[in-house]
Amino acid sequence: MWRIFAYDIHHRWTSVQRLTFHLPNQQHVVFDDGDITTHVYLLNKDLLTMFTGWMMANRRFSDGWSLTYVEYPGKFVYCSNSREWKPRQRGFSIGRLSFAHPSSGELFYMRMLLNVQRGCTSFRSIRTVNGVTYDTFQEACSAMGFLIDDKEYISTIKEVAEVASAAQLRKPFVMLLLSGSMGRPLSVWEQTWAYLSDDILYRRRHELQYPDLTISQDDLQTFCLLEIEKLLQSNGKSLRNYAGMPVPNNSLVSQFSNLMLLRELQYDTISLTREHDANVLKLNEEQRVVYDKIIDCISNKRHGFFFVYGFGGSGKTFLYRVLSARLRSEKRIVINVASSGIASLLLPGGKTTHSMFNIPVELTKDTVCRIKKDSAKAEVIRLADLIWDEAPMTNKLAFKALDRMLRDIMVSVSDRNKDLPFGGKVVVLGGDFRQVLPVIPKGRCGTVVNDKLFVDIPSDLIILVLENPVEDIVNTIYSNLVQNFCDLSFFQDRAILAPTVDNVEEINNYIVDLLPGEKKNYLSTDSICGSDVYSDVDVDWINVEFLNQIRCSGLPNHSLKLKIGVPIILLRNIDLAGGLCNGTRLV
Ligand SMILES: Nc1ncnc2c1ncn2[C@@H]1O[C@H](COP(=O)(O)OP(=O)(O)OP(=O)(O)O)[C@@H](O)[C@H]1O
Repeated sequence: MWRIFAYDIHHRWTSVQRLTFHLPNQQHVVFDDGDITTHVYLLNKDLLTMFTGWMMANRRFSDGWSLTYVEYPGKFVYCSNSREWKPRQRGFSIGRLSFAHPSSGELFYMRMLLNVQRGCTSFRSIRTVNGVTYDTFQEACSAMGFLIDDKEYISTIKEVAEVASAAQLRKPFVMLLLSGSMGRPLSVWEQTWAYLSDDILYRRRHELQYPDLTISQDDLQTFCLLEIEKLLQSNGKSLRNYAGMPVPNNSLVSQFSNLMLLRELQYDTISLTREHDANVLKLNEEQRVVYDKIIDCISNKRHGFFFVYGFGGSGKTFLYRVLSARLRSEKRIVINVASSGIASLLLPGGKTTHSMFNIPVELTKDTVCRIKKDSAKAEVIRLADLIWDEAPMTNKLAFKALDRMLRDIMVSVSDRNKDLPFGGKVVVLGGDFRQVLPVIPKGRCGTVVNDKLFVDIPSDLIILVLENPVEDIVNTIYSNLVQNFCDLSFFQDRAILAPTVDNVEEINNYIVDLLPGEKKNYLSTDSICGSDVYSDVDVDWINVEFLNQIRCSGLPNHSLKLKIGVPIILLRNIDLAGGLCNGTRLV
């Protein structure tokens, strides 16, 4: 029988007797199948029992040995009462594997393997490829040939090392970790650590005023890993999240573990006081009422839950800025979050709700935020008050998950907090419900489009087309483009919105041709994931050329033609702490 372990409140792996009672959703579990202990991260307990049941069934019925997990429901039925799979008597059913993001680590790799491995009877057997059992799912994927070659990353780091400092090099290395781009991060680290740590000895000599200082290779690696850990932690991750990556020794990490707290307390109080004193006088009557109520609540240590509702441009963000400046100038901690990355950049020290509170993307009514009670983040949250902008954009289940987490964390401050909304914290939600489009359930074109709602655009807002519409719109919006494009604020203040990707491309090409300088063509490297070729879908037509032709919103074209000075927009959250998120505009 399985022995099941769960993370207990002291963050030790403890054996648990009954799965049902001890595994809330979104929990780490460890299975010990007699030989090798496997850490698995599963989405919820129903999926978990169904999944382990599949392996148990493979021990009983040989009929399923030729089937992958997804194919299993075709020939077997899962009985939720007895929690076991039985041979199917009639009918047919299609299986589906839940999505796993590359950043979920071992879960992601296990999911890849489940597309091809058949008749598995244990986690060990999922990790076994051609008779060799690998320690991690990632290594097994690598043996299967599913992972891309990391040579490109290694040679890029070495090449960039000729012109960039080691501190600059560590940032792209961390971005590669955060985006889950590297097939085998450990191998990239082993081959590039000397470049990534090139500044450490110099810095230590300088800090200690000891020019003859020597540092062993092991210590250099440790110091470098600590720098990487700091960058990861500012994005809510740790080296521990990357299977195989070395983790610097615990006592050293703990020196930095409260980096988040240190950062929150490091604001320049003098300039914030100045900013607050100047702006608080500008608050209008309504803003002032809200400001006074919230400050009163925080100053008197009362709990309070507010919703700041106002239409676009009515000064909500301005109010949050004044509140944040006031509280931070008094060395209080304010967590500023927004539902989207780009909205979070408008708030001082803003983060996205998902990254700050580890809210999973897939939400259910039982979802909990994965923050350990004794973690650095929990400590910051315990001391903080919260401002959440663009709240109407967020699923209510995310608020429920946050509410549960805050009650849980705040119990250590006072037992009474477990019965208070958001654990007794002062929480300010804000946003504008009018900025959320109305949803007509199962609406068809006829019910959604109402011709009576068409708006007449005043003639002074319409651009007259003389000959070429693209030329006319570009000349109107970006007048004297060639003279002005080097001025950074020029593109900051204006944008052209277009309804289709074809329009966007037409305008982009026109502008890039217009600007002086050499045009460079950047190509994406698309490839087919090895684990997909085994699926039932006829994949002959899904080849690299097909992928290269895909043009849709949210995905950059295969070929990007750029010149120096051309504005670009980021489509991924790469480094939120550094301001690089979906929607950030760069030149
Ligand atoms: N009391 C004020 N005094 C001076 N300027 C203000 C004041 N309130 C708001 N503003 C300015 O008005 C503009 C719009 O305000 P703000 O961005 O705060 O609105 P908002 O309600 O957050 O809008 P949205 O819902 O679109 O995010 C900003 O330039 C802001 O600086």
